[in-house]
Amino acid sequence: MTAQLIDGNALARQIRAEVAHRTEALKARGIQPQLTIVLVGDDPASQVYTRHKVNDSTETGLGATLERYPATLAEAQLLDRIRALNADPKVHGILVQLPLPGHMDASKVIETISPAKDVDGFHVASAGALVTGQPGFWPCTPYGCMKMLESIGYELRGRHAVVIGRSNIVGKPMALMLLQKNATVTICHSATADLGAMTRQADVVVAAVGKRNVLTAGMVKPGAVVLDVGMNRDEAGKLCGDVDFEGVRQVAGWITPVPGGVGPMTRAMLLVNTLEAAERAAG
Ligand SMILES: NC(=O)C1=CN([C@@H]2O[C@H](COP(=O)(O)OP(=O)(O)OC[C@H]3O[C@@H](n4cnc5c(N)ncnc54)[C@H](OP(=O)(O)O)[C@@H]3O)[C@@H](O)[C@H]2O)C=CC1
Ligand SMILES: Nc1nc(=O)c2c([nH]1)NC[C@@H]1CN(c3ccc(C(=O)N[C@@H](CCC(=O)O)C(=O)O)cc3)C=[N+]21
Repeated sequence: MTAQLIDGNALARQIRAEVAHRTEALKARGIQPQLTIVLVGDDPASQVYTRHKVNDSTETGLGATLERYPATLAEAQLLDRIRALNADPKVHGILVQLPLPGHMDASKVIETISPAKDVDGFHVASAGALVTGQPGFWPCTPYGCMKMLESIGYELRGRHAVVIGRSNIVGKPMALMLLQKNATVTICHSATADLGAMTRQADVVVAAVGKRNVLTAGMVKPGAVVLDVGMNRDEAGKLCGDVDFEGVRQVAGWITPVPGGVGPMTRAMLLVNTLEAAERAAG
């Protein structure tokens, strides 16, 4: 058996087309959805990612501004800038690219963003809304994973989902979204005693660790759905996920590639959240 591929590029393209369509409707009402991305420092990967995000936005008709600051920017100045963006009615979404320079407290920075403009879904109020099932922005990566499951018509109710990783931006919100769809959810992490024993029971596995080959063929139940969030480099410098793709695809029913899987979906869901923020602001 060879797993079917869930094509993140194709699905993201479809979502961007829907965003473009809804953006047209807002523009017809005189509202220009606007995302401001704040990049502090000159981390090369962050520069590439933020450039991608600006291009995605402008291609779908959303306005996007990239604000760049030197790594030496004082935290207080960044907080002041965020407060000004919060108060600016023309700005609907604010994204502060992570990681931030070491002298900054990332959670303090994120908590300064207005929850109404928190299109990353990283604010504690956004997290609380997800926990309690109230309206709020969902973190883009797990949100994109849910869209991928939806795209294959996967019924989560009664299924066992295993999430590997428990970060605030991927693993934990992923588990909550799966739970909300009535899956039985197990969360694994670095202290999990026998990871394979957990994943072998899973109908759905989400790998969000940041280490190559965390999930290998012998750890996967035949026919399972495998979503690979990881972004790593192999010894040749090639982008790869957390999943041993060539091995696992022989066992799984569905699998996402890296690149071209969850990554493009993360970017697409940022556009969805930004549009949503503009729609809510418009009433
Ligand atoms: N595709 C996309 O759009 C995105 C991809 N990413 C990528 O996803 C990956 C995870 O990101 P993020 O959640 O921010 O990472 P973090 O480093 O914050 O979290 C990693 C998690 O993996 C767990 N872990 C570490 N080693 C093991 C192990 N051997 N077995 C089981 N669990 C383990 C950690 O456990 P513990 O809590 O015990 O330390 C932790 O919970 C990274 O590769 C990142 O680059 C991130 C965001 C978006
Ligand atoms: N405030 C904030 N929000 C984020 O969402 C955020 C962040 N900071 N910091 C960094 C991580 C990482 N992340 C990625 C998103 C998409 C791809 C992506 O599109 N990847 C492409 C490949 C891109 C390439 O070629 O390098 C793919 O998988 O096909 C990658 C990584 C968002 N993050």
